[in-house]
Amino acid sequence: MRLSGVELRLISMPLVAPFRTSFGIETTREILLLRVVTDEAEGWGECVAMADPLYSSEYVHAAADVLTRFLIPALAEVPALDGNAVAPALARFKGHRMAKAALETAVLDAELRTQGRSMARELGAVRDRVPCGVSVGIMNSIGELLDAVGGYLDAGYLRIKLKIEPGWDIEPVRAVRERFGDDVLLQVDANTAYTLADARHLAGLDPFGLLLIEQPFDEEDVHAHAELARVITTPVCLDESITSARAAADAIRLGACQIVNIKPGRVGGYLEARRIHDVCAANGVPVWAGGMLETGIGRAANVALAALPGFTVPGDTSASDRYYRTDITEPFVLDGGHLTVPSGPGIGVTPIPDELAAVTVKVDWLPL
Ligand SMILES: CC(=O)N[C@@H](Cc1ccc2ccccc2c1)C(=O)O
Ligand SMILES: [Mg+2]
Repeated sequence: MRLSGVELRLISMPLVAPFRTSFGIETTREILLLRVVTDEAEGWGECVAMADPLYSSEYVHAAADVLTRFLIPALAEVPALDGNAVAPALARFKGHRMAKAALETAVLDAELRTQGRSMARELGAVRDRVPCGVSVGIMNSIGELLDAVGGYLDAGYLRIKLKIEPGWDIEPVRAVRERFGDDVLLQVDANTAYTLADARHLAGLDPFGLLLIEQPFDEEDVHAHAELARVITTPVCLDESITSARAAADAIRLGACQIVNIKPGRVGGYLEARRIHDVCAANGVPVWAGGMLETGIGRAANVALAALPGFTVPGDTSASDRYYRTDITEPFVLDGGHLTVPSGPGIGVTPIPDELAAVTVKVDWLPL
């Protein structure tokens, strides 16, 4: 394919409810979308970076800048552009994995649409629907939390994940167990809010039979997670720390994680995400698909990834209405706790022009 240009589109999506984590509270999701135009087809990619560098060092306007000044121009020089050619062409630029992931996904989407192949087929999906969990934010009271959890269980979600932070951890877990019983699949995500000094406190979660505790410590403190895994019985899962297949192999070898949350944006794209899946599968480490409050564009590709064989625990691929009243694509609707894997060419969805226009803040066209 030959690249004729890339559209960078900034959209602003109001959340159905504020979403609070240990690193802050979100009421609106600012998202950068890429539309790659080639001589054969167009492709879409969603950058999962937040507006502020709170989850990781990336943020929306930095992604737009690095794409505009470095990453997109680097693709103009690629003679035979396809999904596999993107990461090598961008490798000389350090970091910016979420920006790189959005660009690679858009090129891969265009290539697959040209070939009439689905992302699921390309990645090696073995299922046509995936079991879905839901991520529940930190709430103002235990009562409010229990109402939210009850609503999600009524909606059919097969797994509940609670955001935790110091001061909001054991009590909410205990309350959910007491109200909804021991059979509900339940896990927690600390988004790096604790340190090894909290290990004994975190062992207080062990009696509640959690599936996992996700990323309790700093992204770079892999050893501390291995230490923690030796003193608690709850399996340790990593998210922010797993930035590549190599990082996954190192963390597994160090005993720092028994489960991995895979997010294509965090690791530079769906092709690296598949490599992480393969490394984990080779080591008997279950994986699940994390979420970054994606629109249907990112959600479609995440659901395809979640259909790979090693994704054996429900992920955060929730329905569109978990976050948005109106999605910019046909909404993903929970059916018996599952989402259907898109089967059309490429990511299998495209934005609905009127919905996209309604949330668009800024559009830039970068000709090549
Ligand atoms: C679904 C879920 O819990 N996602 C991330 C955290 C997260 C939380 C809030 C966010 C707000 C805006 C953009 C990305 C965000 C990601 C996680 O697993 O750690
Ligand atoms: Mg997480």
